[in-house]
Amino acid sequence: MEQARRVEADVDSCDPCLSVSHLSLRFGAGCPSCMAPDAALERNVCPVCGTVHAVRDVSFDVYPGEIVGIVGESGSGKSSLMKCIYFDQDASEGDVRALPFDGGAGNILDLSSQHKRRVRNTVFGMVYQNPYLGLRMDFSSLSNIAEQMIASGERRVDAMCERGYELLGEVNIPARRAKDAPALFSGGMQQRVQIAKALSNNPPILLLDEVTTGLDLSVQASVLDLILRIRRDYGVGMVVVSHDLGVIRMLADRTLVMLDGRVVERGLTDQILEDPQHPYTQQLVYSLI
Ligand SMILES: Nc1ncnc2c1ncn2[C@@H]1O[C@H](COP(=O)(O)OP(=O)(O)OP(=O)(O)O)[C@@H](O)[C@H]1O
Repeated sequence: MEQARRVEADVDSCDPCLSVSHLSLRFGAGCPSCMAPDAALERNVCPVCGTVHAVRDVSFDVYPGEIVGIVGESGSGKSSLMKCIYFDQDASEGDVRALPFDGGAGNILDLSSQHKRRVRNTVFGMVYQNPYLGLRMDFSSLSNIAEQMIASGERRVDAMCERGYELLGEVNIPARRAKDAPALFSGGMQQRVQIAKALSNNPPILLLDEVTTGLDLSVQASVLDLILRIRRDYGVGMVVVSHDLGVIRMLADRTLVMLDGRVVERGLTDQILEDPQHPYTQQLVYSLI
């Protein structure tokens, strides 16, 4: 609750809870030919040295209670961008500020590994496309939530149990299944346990990477509803990555369109859907109709 109150205060101040500036990720050393800002690459690969420019100079802000969507085809760099923000991958360059950590005073990419752990455990909640990355499949669902709470300093077993049941209830996992391991659950239920785990520390910022991909349409709809309810009830800022513009249309207030590592278009989601400017965005929007 304390975190939620802090989020409300942040809305008032109108400062972004997350600011990403000039973030880049390369696989390879780069060369003079591909390091220039307007370098001609073959998609995202340097034709001279073979360096893969997975993320190129990406900047955006997320405000408390806002959902920012990142859409693009497979290989456009969406997951790499999320991995850099969540420290799963070291960015090549960039500056990321998190208001709830230090008032946005410093670049969190420069923190020590100990402080990065703290940011991961108290500022961010992460939900991966692959639940195997976010859950311990053979621990009970309650233990998964407790593990996350322990990581952020909680030690009271009663409090962890109570919070675990509360969160599992919120994501529609019945109490009688709380002690079951996620390995025994359907894909949709596993995603809901991941979301419950990600919420367990009241993170002010949620990162959601292709969370509905591979789910049946009806299950997808229930997860999307859940995400919207979380935004309404907790006021968290979210970054939602998807290759599916339909998902982004349902969720995002503002959208960035990525292609070959770059942001090729950005704006209010409605605006992008009604009047796409970039040929790639036009193709995405027309394929929705
Ligand atoms: N370890 C790596 N070494 C070299 N290239 C990589 C590595 N990891 C990712 N890439 C490349 O970086 C680019 C961006 O990949 P990324 O996974 O971020 O794309 P994406 O938009 O999330 O696509 P998908 O949804 O299919 O994962 C791709 O060209 C990918 O091949």
